[in-house]
Amino acid sequence: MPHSTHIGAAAALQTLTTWTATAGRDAIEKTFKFADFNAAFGFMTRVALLAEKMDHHPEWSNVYNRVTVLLTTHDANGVTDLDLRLAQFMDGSAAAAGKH
Ligand SMILES: C[C@H](O)[C@H](O)[C@H]1CNC2=NC(N)=NC(=O)C2=N1
Repeated sequence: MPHSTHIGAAAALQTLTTWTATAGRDAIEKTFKFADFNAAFGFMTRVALLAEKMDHHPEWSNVYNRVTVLLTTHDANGVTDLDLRLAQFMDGSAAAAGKH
């Protein structure tokens, strides 16, 4: 289990202003929209490589050009610094892919 520090959804959302809190669970969510499936899957591929390196994985789904993401740390039962770091990488990666 990777070391993590619990921060909670509310604190994480102070930094992650485009994310929202999940109802009934200490987690954060965001739906990314891309130009097409190729851009969406490219984003997922870049995120997957970091997630595996971090040993910290998103709950997510993809439909065509949309990727819906939920981040929480299962081992900590809530949002940690690992979720914040992964969310910030996703925001940067989506911007580079021309999220619109
Ligand atoms: C054994 C392995 O390190 C753990 O199960 C990791 C894998 N990926 C994980 N991902 C997330 N989001 N939360 C975890 O607690 C977690 N734990």
